Amino acid sequence: MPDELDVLERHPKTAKPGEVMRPHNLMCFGCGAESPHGLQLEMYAGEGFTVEAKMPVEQWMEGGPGVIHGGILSSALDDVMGMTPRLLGPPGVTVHLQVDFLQPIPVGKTLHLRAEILGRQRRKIYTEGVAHLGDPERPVARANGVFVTVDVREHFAEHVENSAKAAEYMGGKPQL
Ligand SMILES: CCCCCCCCCC(=O)SCCNC(=O)CCNC(=O)[C@H](O)C(C)(C)COP(=O)(O)OP(=O)(O)OC[C@H]1O[C@@H](n2cnc3c(N)ncnc32)[C@H](O)[C@@H]1OP(=O)(O)O
Repeated sequence: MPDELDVLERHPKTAKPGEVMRPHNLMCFGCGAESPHGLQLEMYAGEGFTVEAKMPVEQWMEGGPGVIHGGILSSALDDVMGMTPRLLGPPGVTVHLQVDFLQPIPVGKTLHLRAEILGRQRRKIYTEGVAHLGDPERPVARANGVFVTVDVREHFAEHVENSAKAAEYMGGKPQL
């Protein structure tokens, strides 16, 4: 993370601590409520510059026998960290993601996910994510992610018609 950082300020219209945050997109693999094969994470704004979510670790998420697949865990961390830019204003997309897998995560448990903004420099937002199974003192994974803010209408202009919900976005009710 660079030394020279911008001052962080919560956007006046972002969710207040304890409130549910709007999904990135209804079809988002991480948080989209209409993504049929997605994680369907419900995210809550926390205090300061934090976002939290809980995810039941289900059978279909298995990687090694009886434990979560690392890619599913990475996706969940990516998506929770990827919600933090919204606390400041425009959304951001991942440009860098690093995950440390600390402990196997059993199927049947509930994963607690928490992301926090560490700093911002221009469009770059530096974040960390932590996952635990109920005891915050015993993390099972840690992550760092860098997100770059984008103008969603420009950034997704060429791709939105590929979305299963394109008609809705094109019809003037964008969830981007
Ligand atoms: C509705 C919102 C949707 C949000 C969905 C979130 C879902 C969850 C998160 C995701 O999974 S997002 C999906 C995966 N990510 C992508 O598809 C992003 C692909 N990358 C891009 O499209 C472009 O790289 C991007 C638009 C982000 C940036 O290109 P630009 O031409 O606009 O900007 P530029 O390349 O000048 O980079 C802006 C700053 O970011 C920095 N940067 C770019 N890539 C970087 C990198 N990999 N690591 C660190 N910094 C990086 C870059 O150095 C620069 O820093 P400075 O301000 O200091 O000049």
